[in-house]
Amino acid sequence: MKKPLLTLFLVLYGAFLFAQSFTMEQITSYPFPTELTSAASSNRIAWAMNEKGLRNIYVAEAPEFIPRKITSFSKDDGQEITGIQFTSDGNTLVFVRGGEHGSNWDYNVGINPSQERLMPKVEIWKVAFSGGKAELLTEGDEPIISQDNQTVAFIKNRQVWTVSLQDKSSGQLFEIKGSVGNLSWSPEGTQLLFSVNRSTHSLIGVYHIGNQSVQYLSPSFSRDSSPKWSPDGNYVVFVRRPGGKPEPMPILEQRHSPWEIWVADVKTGVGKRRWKAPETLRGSISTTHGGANLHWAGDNNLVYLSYEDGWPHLYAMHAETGPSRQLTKGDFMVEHVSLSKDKKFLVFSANHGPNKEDIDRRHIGKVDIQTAAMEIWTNVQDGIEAIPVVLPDQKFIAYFSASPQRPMLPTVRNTATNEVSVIAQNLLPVDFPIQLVTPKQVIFKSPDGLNIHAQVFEKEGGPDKKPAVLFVHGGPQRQMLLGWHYGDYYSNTYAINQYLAEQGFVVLSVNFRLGIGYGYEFHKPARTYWQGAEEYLDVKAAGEYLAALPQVDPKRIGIYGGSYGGYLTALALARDSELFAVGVDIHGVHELSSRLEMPDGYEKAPDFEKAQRTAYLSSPLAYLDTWKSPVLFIHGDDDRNVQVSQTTDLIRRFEEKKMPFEYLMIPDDSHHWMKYANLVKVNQATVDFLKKHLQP
Ligand SMILES: CSCC[C@H](NC=O)C(=O)N[C@@H](C)C(=O)O
Repeated sequence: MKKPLLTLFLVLYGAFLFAQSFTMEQITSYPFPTELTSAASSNRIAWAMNEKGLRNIYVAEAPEFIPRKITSFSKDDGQEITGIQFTSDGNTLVFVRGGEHGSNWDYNVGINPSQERLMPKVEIWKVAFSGGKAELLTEGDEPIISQDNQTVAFIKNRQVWTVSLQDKSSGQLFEIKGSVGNLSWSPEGTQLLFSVNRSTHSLIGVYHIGNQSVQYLSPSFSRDSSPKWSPDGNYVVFVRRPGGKPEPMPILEQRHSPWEIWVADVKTGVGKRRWKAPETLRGSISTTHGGANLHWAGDNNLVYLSYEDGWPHLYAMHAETGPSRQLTKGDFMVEHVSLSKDKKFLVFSANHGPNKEDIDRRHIGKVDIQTAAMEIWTNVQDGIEAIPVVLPDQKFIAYFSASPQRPMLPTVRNTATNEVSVIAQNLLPVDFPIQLVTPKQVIFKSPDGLNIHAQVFEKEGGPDKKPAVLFVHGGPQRQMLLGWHYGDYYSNTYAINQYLAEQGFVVLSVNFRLGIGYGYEFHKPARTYWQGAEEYLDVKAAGEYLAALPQVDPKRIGIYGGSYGGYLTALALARDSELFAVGVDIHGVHELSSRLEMPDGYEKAPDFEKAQRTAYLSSPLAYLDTWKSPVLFIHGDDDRNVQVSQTTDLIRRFEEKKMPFEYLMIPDDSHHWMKYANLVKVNQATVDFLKKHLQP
């Protein structure tokens, strides 16, 4: 082909590639799986699938694992499915429909984003594995099925109730003061283990079905939690933390958060301390997924997760005596821990693998409790795998897998043959875009010397100078990855970032300090949030990283984020409008001082006044006079993670200062856009506002 013709072809092909296009709704339309569980006695799995707001239960079974939908909820009504579990014979599933279980408060209160005439309730349902009509059992939450498949114990109005799986008759099992949770039947089914929160302290109790009596295990003035039965049902292991309110300590100093592991004899009710965490900052109880991840494993081993060596790792010790043994080791985090059916090994997610970039991915790991022999499996070169469960035939491990192009889907690995089956790929909409960019790992230094990981999304080609958008995640204990995310909130923001890249933006997603996956000191740094907001250093450094890229127009850099990311978006626009030209603040936090309001006469911490000043200076409210960039505020008014008042009050100040802003109020929806139509509306408003001001 002659040179001019070749040049013309390449220019046209480049323009074609750059012009590839899909809508925000198309990239949002992926099905999202949650609540993966397996039966105890047959190689059956079940999960909840959210298909454009229609949430249903799917099942699959060895050896083919062909997906089958067994419920038929057909409205985008915001009613989530949680708590999926099989009866012990694997023939029936029980599940919860309704509520907002990702909330910080009122998680088991009905939610109504579709404005149904009557407020939807939180309800417990059953459905046959073989399919057929799902049946409502009762109003309630946190169900646990008895081993004889006859009875479901559950929580209603913070108390314990039961319902018959046969005739649906139900009643309150017993009544005690406080808020009850953590239900589990004893191995032989004659006792029900629970925890009860009484605000200043919490207790572990056992209800004896036979004589209808309540027994407390080692009652104290502490906060006891996470109870687990021994396999023989004679003992219970639990976590003990201090109760009550301490003497006011310096607010701006970090300190150890103590915790212990106790074992109680159910016959006598007497407990003994089995282990005390090292009294170091790293020895504090982990706040990563599952906390202590306490399990009673085989050979009378207790297993737990601790941050004590600087990374969230698994440990084991004999239930009665002897030292604890570290099972997983290395500069990586263990997350989403699950015990095998024979209680001899654990499976988990880990940001660890054969490639150095795996620190910004997840892969499935297995560790033998007796020998500590560990292996890490990876699917495909740049794949992401998370949230594993072991099937009864323990060669099958089920989990969720994704890639930079494909969203999360249920997957089963046969560990004997290493055959991997991705399930339900047919549920991806036919017009779901597959030509997505592969995010690139970048690492830059914060002004105080931290290595900050980030992902850059950029489509090849296009003009010499492109606009850019910085995405700031929430949590903040989160980690954005080099592919579709295992969490629904961040799977959605990954979709937004892909759309923005396709529209011609250079997108950077910054993993600022306070995030997980990079060790204890990165996850728990000093002087952050209302104690100094030093995590903002990483956000500003990310903006400056973008501005320094040769292909970025430094005058056209936007920022967006939700929740904690909304807080940092507001802080960026307030403090650095000359760097961030526009922003979208989604259910952000803006006022940080009220947590330090104390009535006169109350004991105050020695650094109380300094802490109050620090909290004010850490909040966007302190910098409204320098907030010049356009902003879009978005908040749902049934938000149960960040009070909607955080946005209504900031908007009131904007109005009184006659500062320009745009807003989108989503009535009756929460922090997680339970109604798909609202999710699409928020996504579209976000990208339209950024495009309007940055002109890609
Ligand atoms: C500390 S402000 C609350 C932020 C909020 N955290 C939990 O509710 C948040 O960021 N929520 C989402 C986005 C998340 O947990 O990732």
